[in-house]
Amino acid sequence: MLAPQGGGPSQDELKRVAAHRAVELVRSGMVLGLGTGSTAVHALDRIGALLRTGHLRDVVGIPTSEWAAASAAAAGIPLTDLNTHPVVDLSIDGADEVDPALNLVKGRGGSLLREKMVEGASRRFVVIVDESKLVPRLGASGLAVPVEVIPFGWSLTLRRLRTLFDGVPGFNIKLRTAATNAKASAFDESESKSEPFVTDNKNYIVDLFFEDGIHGDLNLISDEILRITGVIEHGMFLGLASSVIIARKDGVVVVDKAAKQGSEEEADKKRRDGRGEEMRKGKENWKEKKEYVPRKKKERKEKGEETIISTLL
Ligand SMILES: O=C(CO)[C@H](O)[C@H](O)COP(=O)(O)O
Repeated sequence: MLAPQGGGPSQDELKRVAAHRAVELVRSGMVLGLGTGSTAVHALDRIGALLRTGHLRDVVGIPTSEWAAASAAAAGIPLTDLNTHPVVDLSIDGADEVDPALNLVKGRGGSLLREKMVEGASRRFVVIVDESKLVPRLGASGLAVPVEVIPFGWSLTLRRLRTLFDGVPGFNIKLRTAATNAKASAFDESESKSEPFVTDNKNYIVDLFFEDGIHGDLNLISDEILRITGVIEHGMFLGLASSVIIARKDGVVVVDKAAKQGSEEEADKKRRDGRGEEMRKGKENWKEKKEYVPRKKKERKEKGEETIISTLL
């Protein structure tokens, strides 16, 4: 836990505030997606406490990792799985990065595959973060963008991933090791001789690092990564978050994808209306030109130029 800075709330307190706000959305009878990490644990504890006091009833949770399963069980949340409940009412989870379009990087804790499966099956996916997770573009924190790969031939898969980002300035790539701090920086080679980090699915993680974040079409980049044989999943969560709850030192901000899309559609409409107005003006200009052309043509004909043009044609 971080010590409070300048008398304000600590980072862990901010995580707790975001988590508790998200848990206000939980209703009795819901199937929940249970997140992984130091922010999500506050949500698990809170749900457990509300179940114990009887404020919530008949809630079941699908853990996004072995860690989440153990933490949820310790908190007293009954567990289920995606096979029994393929539709999840609400998932609550942390993130490593959030961009302005609410795309995420997840998986620095190594649970990206199960997280993406559970959160992708959710009617609503609420992300809980403190303000340190906000980035102008994915990868811009300079920390890992994880890719889960099968252990068989992992170094070939790593080479193919490296080739994909060949020429990107400040790009680096590393196999995550058991000794690697999950939030590792790109250039720490000290633990390069230790054993690979193994996920809950018995796979490895290759971490991608971008000095200035990922530029370009994220969906296209996602497709290119997933097309490499040996890659199972990556930690970019594109368009999956329904809302992001951001705990800041000066208060909580909730950003809703629907509201954001609404305002973007509004802005788009304004742009289209603007273009419509331009087109209308353009048509008027064009009409003016049309009227203008015959006059010119008439003048040219009178001057004898028209014949020359026709001959040239
Ligand atoms: O994706 C994750 C684990 O795979 C976590 O949600 C992410 O790493 C955020 O963790 P924390 O809340 O501890 O910062």
